[in-house]
Amino acid sequence: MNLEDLRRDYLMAGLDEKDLAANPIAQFEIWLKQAIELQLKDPTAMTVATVDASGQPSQRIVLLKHVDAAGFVFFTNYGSRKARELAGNQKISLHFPWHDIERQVKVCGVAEKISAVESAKYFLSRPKESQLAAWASHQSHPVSTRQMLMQQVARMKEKFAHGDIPAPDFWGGFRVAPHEIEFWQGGANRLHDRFSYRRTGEQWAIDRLAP
Ligand SMILES: Cc1cc2nc3c(=O)[nH]c(=O)nc-3n(C[C@H](O)[C@H](O)[C@H](O)COP(=O)(O)O)c2cc1C
Ligand SMILES: Cc1ncc(COP(=O)(O)O)c(C=O)c1O
Repeated sequence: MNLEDLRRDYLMAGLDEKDLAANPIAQFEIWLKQAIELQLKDPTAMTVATVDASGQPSQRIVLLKHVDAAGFVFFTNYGSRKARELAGNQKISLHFPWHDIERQVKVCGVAEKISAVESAKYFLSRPKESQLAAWASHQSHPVSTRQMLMQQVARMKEKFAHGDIPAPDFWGGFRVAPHEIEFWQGGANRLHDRFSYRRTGEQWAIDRLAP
């Protein structure tokens, strides 16, 4: 398979420092809103990179569920590989790959569990079938067959047949407090525009980076 000629040029737009918000969260909200309004598929999907004790990185996609000055929030199983890696090393990187608008955003920061109350509030807003799936899935651990998984779902459905399904204590959110956020806009001939915000106390410093 020859992949060498698979490429395209990025011609949609440029990015200038004068167009950037002073605060990267405000800038992120502008770009995320545009990604949603332009009906990108999975606009909130982000790749999350964590590292294990040996320094081996691993990644997976999760959905961003909240963002504000305090950081970026996603939800997962606290026994999952990502959560176990974060327990040993809170350093994390997030990546939004908005191909259709020739943009990407990278976030580096530190992840912390949110409160059980906050997690329960989000859990209760989810569709019931997804709540049952969270109860049934020992995320990231081997499961012998799909049938075993479905049996576990059926057991949970029976157990929680009446009333609200409570949030499992092994499931909840992480908030990523960022210290670096980069905005990338594709440019012609690989001469892209990149701006990196770095936290300097209460303020943010902005550097244009070479593409
Ligand atoms: C579009 C998309 C969204 C996903 N959203 C989540 C999510 O919000 N939370 C989650 O735990 N897993 C989500 N997943 C599944 C994860 O990618 C991953 O398989 C799972 O969290 C286990 O990862 P780990 O074993 O590295 O911990 C999503 C997958 C895709 C493709
Ligand atoms: C395992 C898992 N957990 C959580 C989510 C996030 O879904 P929701 O928007 O229902 O919270 C997803 C989305 O794909 C997922 O696959």
